[in-house]
Amino acid sequence: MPKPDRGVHVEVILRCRPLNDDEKELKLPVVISCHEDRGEVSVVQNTAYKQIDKTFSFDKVFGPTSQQKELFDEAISPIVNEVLEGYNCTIFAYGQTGTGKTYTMEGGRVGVVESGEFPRDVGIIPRAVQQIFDVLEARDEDYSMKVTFLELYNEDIMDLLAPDESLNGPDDKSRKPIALMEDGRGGVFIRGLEQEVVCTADRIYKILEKGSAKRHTADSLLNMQSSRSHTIFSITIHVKESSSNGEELMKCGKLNLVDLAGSENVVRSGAKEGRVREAGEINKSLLTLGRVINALVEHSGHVPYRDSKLTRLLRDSLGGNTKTCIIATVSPSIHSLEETLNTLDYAHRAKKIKNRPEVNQRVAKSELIKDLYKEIERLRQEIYDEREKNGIYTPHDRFQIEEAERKALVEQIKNMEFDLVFKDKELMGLQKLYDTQQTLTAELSEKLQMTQKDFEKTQNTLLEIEGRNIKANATIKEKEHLISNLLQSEKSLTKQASELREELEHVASEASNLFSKLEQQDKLENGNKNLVQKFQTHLAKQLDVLHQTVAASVTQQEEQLKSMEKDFNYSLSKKIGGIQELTTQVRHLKKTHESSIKSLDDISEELDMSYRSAFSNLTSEVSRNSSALVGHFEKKFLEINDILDDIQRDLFNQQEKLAEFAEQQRQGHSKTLQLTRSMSEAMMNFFETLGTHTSSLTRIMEGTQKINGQKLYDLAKEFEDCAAFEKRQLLEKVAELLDISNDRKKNLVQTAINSLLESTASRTCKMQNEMSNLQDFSCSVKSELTTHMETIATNYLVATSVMDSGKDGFEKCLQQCMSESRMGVSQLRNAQESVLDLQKRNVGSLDSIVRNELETSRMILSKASSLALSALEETGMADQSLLSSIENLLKLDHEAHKNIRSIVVPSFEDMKGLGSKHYHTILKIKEAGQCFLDEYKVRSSGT
Ligand SMILES: Nc1ncnc2c1ncn2[C@@H]1O[C@H](COP(=O)(O)OP(=O)(O)OP(=O)(O)O)[C@@H](O)[C@H]1O
Repeated sequence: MPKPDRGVHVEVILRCRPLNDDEKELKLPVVISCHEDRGEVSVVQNTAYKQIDKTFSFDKVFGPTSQQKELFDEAISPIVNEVLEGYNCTIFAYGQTGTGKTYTMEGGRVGVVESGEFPRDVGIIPRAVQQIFDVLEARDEDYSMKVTFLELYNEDIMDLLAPDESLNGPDDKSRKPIALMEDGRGGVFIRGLEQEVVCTADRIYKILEKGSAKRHTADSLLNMQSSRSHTIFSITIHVKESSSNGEELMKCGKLNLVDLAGSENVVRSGAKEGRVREAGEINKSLLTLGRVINALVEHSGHVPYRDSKLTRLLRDSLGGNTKTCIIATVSPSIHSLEETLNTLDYAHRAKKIKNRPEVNQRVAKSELIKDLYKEIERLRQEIYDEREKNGIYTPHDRFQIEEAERKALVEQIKNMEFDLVFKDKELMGLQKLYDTQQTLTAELSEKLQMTQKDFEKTQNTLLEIEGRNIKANATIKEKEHLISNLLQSEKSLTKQASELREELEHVASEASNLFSKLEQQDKLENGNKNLVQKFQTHLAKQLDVLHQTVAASVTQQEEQLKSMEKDFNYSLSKKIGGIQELTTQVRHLKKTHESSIKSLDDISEELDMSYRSAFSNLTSEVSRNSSALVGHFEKKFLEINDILDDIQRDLFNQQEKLAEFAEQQRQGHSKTLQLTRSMSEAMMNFFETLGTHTSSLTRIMEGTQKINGQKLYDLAKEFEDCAAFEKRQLLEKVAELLDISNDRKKNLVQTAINSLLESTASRTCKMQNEMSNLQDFSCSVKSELTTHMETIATNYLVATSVMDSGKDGFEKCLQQCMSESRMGVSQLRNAQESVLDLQKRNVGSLDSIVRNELETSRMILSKASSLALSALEETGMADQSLLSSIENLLKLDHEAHKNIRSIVVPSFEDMKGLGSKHYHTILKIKEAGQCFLDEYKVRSSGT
């Protein structure tokens, strides 16, 4: 039956430190969140490139705000108690450099402990020590306590408690590593490791401080005081117990506190040169630790404890009978994310390791004393051998182990020597390479300097050439510019002259066209005026005739009405005489007369109706004719208006074109003038420079002349001196001859000098003359040019003024045309208004006449009817007596009736005549209108 697995998982605690000052300053994001209550740690990072969201669970989690005391009380204190119960316990601190391993294990200095309370940053070790002492003291136990403090650096074990004289400093190469040995019982021991027996906590704090100071530390990129070694601080406690049989037993417990080196990789830590090996060795221990953990987790047969000293030393703590706790430390910042994830993985895996903790067996005090005696004996022998120089006594089995280790060391040294030779060769090769590189670099720098000098020279020459080139280009450009300016001005002058000629011709033709059009317009206007005048006279005549006719008819009517009145008066007087007679007779005739009077009334009403209809027809006819005439007039007026508007628009257009043309002309002229001016200025400048050159030439000539004269004078003088000297030398003997000869020579020279002077003077004079001629010529040319320019300018001004005056005249003419056409329009409008007025007045007068006529007829008729009624009344009264005088009355009535008829009938006829006359007059007016229209049509088709 298989044994039940009594294994206990390795306890894994995670501690996350707060952001340090640098990280806060850089404002690095926090990617770790600790859930202490759930014992979970989450890693969250969401960027465009990476998305991480992982959660790890551990036995305990301490976040960035957790305190040292908190961690100790919750996680470490129970382990310390286990140690006091006789267990072996190990606490590892594992994590990236700078994440707080040393802070957690050791923390700050203990200093003075007041009322049993440590400063807040004191770590696990001092607190554990304090707890052990407190418990033991509290139990009043008989105990002994030993501490060891070793460092594992580059796979070498160093004793941090070794006496100071053997050390020259933390990085002293002379520091001797101490050997790790098999104890023959499957365990290991470190030979010569100092074990300090301690009685007080303070002593341990001091030992801890001293040992920590000796640790191998070196600057690295990640942590200025980065621990690059693993340290193991061990406390072994022996507590005396009494067995039931009174035998004294010793209870033993051991606490290993392991501060591992930084877990980060070599490259990232920035380790260089010599430290590469160091990192490799550190990693060797850590890698082996990882492999051991993996093997234990995966339960693989072979666990590679022997591959590193760290794992050999801590074999019991990993999968052995030790109680183990791993404190994984991490940083919260994004900067350490990768390493944090590695640490979390590592720690998470380590959680699966199972140990089988066992309480150490109690050892009898006598056995312990025996062992101690053996140890004392061994040590004494060692000291003795050392003194005698006869070697050291070693038991046989120990000797064999040591021999094997010695051989391994020799082998290792050989290998290292071989490595050293190889490295030396490599170094030599590298040195050579470095030397050649250096010479090459020196050569190259020399060449570079020379090339730079050459380059600078070339640059200077290039700059000079460039300067010269720029100057030459500038001169060429100036000359080219001058030539092109002259050519262009010549060309533009000729071109502008031809353009001007063409434009003038064009303007002249356009002006003649305009004038002819204006003449035609004038003619048309005159014809229109005559036509309108004719029409007016014709209309006036017709209207006169109409007025006369109406006036004649009115007088006729008046006469007829007067005669009618006379007749009525006559018949009335006659009737008054016969009324008395007739009154009686009329009564009898009443009934007969009633019917006849009624019929008379009917006839008169009919007459009235016919009158009314005839008059209304007449009025409507007249008004229709007049309105037709007015409409016709209005139409014509509108047409004429349109024509006039067209003319006005044409005239405006012409005016604008003319103004534009004049402006163009002016601009062209001014350009020409400017060009001519610039040309004349250039010419002036040219002549001025010519003049200055000429004067300087003259000065040079004068100077030359002076110098020549001076030289000739000097020559003559020299010659004279020479001659005098010769003369003196030849003495008086040849005085005469010499005098003659001298005189002759003198004369000759004088004449030659004179002729030379003369010729020079004449040539200079000629030159001066030439120069003055040239100057005169240039002056004359200049003055000619000036006058020419002035004439051009005056011509231009004259042409411009002529143009302006022509334009003004044309504008005036146009304005006159326009005002005349406006006058024509207003006259036409007046004519139309007068015709309309006339028509209104005619219609009104005709209407009033007809209405008067109608009224008088109605009055006559009413009078007649009233008379008839009175007569009827009288006849009614003279009913009986009227019968006799009926015949007379009938006769009288017949006569009156006849008279009335004789008045009414001619008046009707007159009225008819008046109507027909009116009709004829209107026909004539229509004819006149038609005639006007026809004539106008003819005119408009003509234009
Ligand atoms: N929990 C924490 N609270 C406050 N400060 C901390 C904490 N953890 C670490 N620190 C600080 O961080 C710095 C680095 O810590 P420490 O030296 O202990 O890191 P380390 O992991 O031991 O590094 P190395 O592996 O290089 O030795 C120290 O200044 C320390 O005071």
